[in-house]
This record gives sequence, structure tokens and C-alpha cells, in this order.
Amino acid sequence: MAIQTQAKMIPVVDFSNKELKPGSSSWSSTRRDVCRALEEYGCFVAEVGNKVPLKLHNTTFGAIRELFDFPTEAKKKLTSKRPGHGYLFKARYERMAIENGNSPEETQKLTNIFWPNGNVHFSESADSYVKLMEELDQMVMRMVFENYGVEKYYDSLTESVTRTLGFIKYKEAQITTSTCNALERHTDKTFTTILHQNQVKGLEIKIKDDKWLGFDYSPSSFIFLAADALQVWSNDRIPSCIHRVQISENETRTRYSFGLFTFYDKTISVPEELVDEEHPLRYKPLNIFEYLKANVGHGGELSIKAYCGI
Ligand SMILES: O=C(O)CCC(=O)C(=O)O
Ligand SMILES: [Fe+2]
Repeated sequence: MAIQTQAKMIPVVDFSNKELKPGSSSWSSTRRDVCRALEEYGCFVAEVGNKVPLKLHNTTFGAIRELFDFPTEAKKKLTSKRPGHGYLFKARYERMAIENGNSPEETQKLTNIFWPNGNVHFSESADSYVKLMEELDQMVMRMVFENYGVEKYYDSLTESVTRTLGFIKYKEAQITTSTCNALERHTDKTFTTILHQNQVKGLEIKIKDDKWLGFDYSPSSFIFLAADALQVWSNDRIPSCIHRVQISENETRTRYSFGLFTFYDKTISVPEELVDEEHPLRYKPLNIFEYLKANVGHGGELSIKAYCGI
């Protein structure tokens, strides 16, 4: 039989198995798939099956649409001292982001800005999603630490975890004349990012041979991205994923996405076990919030290598 060359695709890793427990054989094989994908692409698609019922997906995106339909004056009430948080309005998208988005009190506060009498469709759906994304992130991080034989550092790092919940609405491409670069190419200034989106395609990943790859989505999948601080921590074993959002000129629907953006509120240093002859130390210790602040002055273009590379 002729060998078929397959087009490159972002790896899909199956997390729908309920028995995915540390030490089990399915855990080890999933860990291998996760780490291969992260080292090769800086990302993967996590398929979680019926952990996301279609009803939850539809209710959540319905509520997010309502959220962005509020007048700009209402949206501007969402403020934050942390760079890149609060309400942000750009030419091609709007974004709302809250700190400690994994706390139901915080999602409730966000809900009450818009719906003073509450809106369970929004707050409960957001909390359900955040819980799923948080569990996924914890699992993947445990796998990564185990993969490099440094699981002993996992607990002390994760004690300082802080998670941002962000929602994005993109402008419809039909108002432009060609395929629209809705979100410029960038890497995330986090440790990891997990994204979920409605049915409107757009997210693309830059792969090694300078090509851009899109995704095949299902309502029960998330996109897991390695970000700048993970590149530092892994001493360049895992690349921070370069991504962008392109919306096709033929797309008439509105693209919405949301994500859980994970930071660690402590200085990130490369574990000594990850430094050897083949991998000499490539980064100085990193304080991610100082890096976020430094980036504001540079239009977000300051790369992690330029900031703390050796
Ligand atoms: O909307 C998306 O799919 C991507 C969002 C993104 O890259 C970001 O918020 O950093
Ligand atoms: Fe991003």
C-alpha cells in the first residue's frame, strides 16, 4: 500500500477518560502525548468528550453574547490595576478579563456589574467551565513536571497559582474587504493558557517551517497553549506558542472565545535538573508581573528572550 503523507495537524489529546489517574497506564500514555505535542508545537487540542455537555457550551456562548451586547459605558466599569486586565477595546476585538477568575466570588462580582439581580446562565456556566479548565491545567502541569523528573517542585510552584478569566468578542470580518488579521501574532505572557471558542474558526498556530495551522474544533475541546513562562521554566524545551486570529472575509458570524490564563506569583527559575551540557542555562529568573508591566511600555512586543534570556 502506498504511504500517504499526512498534512500537519495540531495534535489532539484525549482527556475524556474518567479514569485518568496519576500512575495508571492511560495517565502515562497521555503524559507522553501531551509532552510530545508541547515540545513540538507548544500546544495541543484537549478533547474532553461529554465533560462539556453541548447545553453548557450553548448556554455559555449565549450569555457571553449578552455580556458584550451591553453598552460600552457599562463595560468600562470593569477595571483592574493589573496590566491587560479589565475591559479593553481594540480595533478588531473587545476583551474583558478578571483576576482570580477561578473564584466564584469574582465571577459573581463580574456578573453583578451587568446583571444586578444576578444571571445564573452566565455565572454558573463560567464557574463550570473554569473548574474544567483548572482541572485540565493541573493535570497537564503534573504531567510536565513528571516528564522531566521534577515532580518534587510541583506543589511549591502551584501554591502560588493565580488565574485570570478572559472573554473576547471579535468584530465581524464582513466589515473588512479581505481576510482580517483580528488578533496579531503573539505569545502569551502567562505560564499556560487554555482557550475555548464558539463555532467560528480563526485561531492559528505558527509551526516550525514558518507555516500557520488552524484547528478543527468541537464544542467539547479546548486548546492548550504553552506560554512564555513555561518556555523559561523548561529552559527552551517547550516553546511558547506563537498564535494569531485570522477571520475569513466570508465569515458572517461573530467569533467569541474565552480562556483561563495561568500565572504563578513567584519568581520562576529553571530547575537545576533541566540544565545540562545540551541545555545550558538560557534564562535569568523571571517575575511574570514585572514582565507584564515592562511589556505595556513596549506595545506588548518585548519577547521573553529579550527580557530575561541569557
Ligand atoms: O480568541 C482566541 O482564540 C485567541 C485569544 C488569544 O490568543 C489571547 O487572548 O491571548
Ligand atoms: Fe494569546
